Amino acid sequence: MFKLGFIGSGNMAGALIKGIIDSKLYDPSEIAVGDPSQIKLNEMLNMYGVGTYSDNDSLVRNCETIVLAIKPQIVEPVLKKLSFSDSKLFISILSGITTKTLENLLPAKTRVIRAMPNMPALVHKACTVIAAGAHTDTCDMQLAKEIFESVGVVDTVDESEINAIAAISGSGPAYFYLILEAMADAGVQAGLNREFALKLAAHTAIGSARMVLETGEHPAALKDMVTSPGGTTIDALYEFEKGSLRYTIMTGVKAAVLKAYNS
Ligand SMILES: NC(=O)C1=CN([C@@H]2O[C@H](COP(=O)(O)OP(=O)(O)OC[C@H]3O[C@@H](n4cnc5c(N)ncnc54)[C@H](OP(=O)(O)O)[C@@H]3O)[C@@H](O)[C@H]2O)C=CC1
Ligand SMILES: O=C(O)[C@@H]1CCC=N1
Repeated sequence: MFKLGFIGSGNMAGALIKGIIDSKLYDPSEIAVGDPSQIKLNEMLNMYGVGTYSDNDSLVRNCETIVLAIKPQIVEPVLKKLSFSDSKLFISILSGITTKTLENLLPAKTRVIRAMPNMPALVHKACTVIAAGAHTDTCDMQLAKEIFESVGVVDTVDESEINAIAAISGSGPAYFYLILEAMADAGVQAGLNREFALKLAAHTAIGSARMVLETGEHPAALKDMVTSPGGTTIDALYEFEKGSLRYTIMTGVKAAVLKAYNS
């Protein structure tokens, strides 16, 4: 019996599996993945040495805990095909799909936890939230916490918050990658080598984020510390304001929240 099985072996499953194995929470021999694509299964076997199943029903029967890591659009047909009858814990990372929907698609009383991790799991810097379903107990939540703590920080939340959280921390890495790419482009425009500009931007992002977390100061106060009177920074900020940068970010995040509610 495998300790942990993943239905779906795409980007997020891969990041979690790599993080979990690197942290030594589970040995590759304790993890399995299910995916209809033999190419993907071979990749997972070659990269991580995990067990593979082309049929999800066999995967579920052979795993104690199952992480649902498929696209939300196909969850219904995938779960309806499962025919297990023993007690299992499902941890869903699917955006926008409630534990209630999942519980209705799975055999009665199946324990379901909803989680929202993010891509930095790959480098042990994930930010994950977990929410209990109707049939889970504290042991189930403790196990989910341990799994996600092996790849970063974990908070327990009420499920009603997860769509908003997904739009901040689930999708958030993509927003920051866009900003980092734009900063590197600006560096190139100003004559810097692209790799060097990207390194400067990425380290600056890490340092700035740590300042927020470690000083507890409001970001506006930290921004003021960087903005010398009559200096260069205020000219950049003025242009960002003209381009409604903060409004644009808020509108984008709101679109992600709405999409999750419409899933
Ligand atoms: N990417 C992220 O940063 C995050 C994603 N999530 C959630 O994780 C889930 C997966 O996202 P992501 O990894 O990005 O998506 P991917 O498309 O990379 O992964 C989904 C995988 O499931 C496979 N698949 C398709 N059909 C089946 C099936 N019947 N049985 C098993 N596997 C199947 C897909 O194969 P194929 O491509 O061949 O169809 C693909 O490999 C989503 O629900 C998303 O909301 C949550 C947090 C962050
Ligand atoms: O784009 C998505 O739907 C997923 C959810 C959070 C991050 N990626």
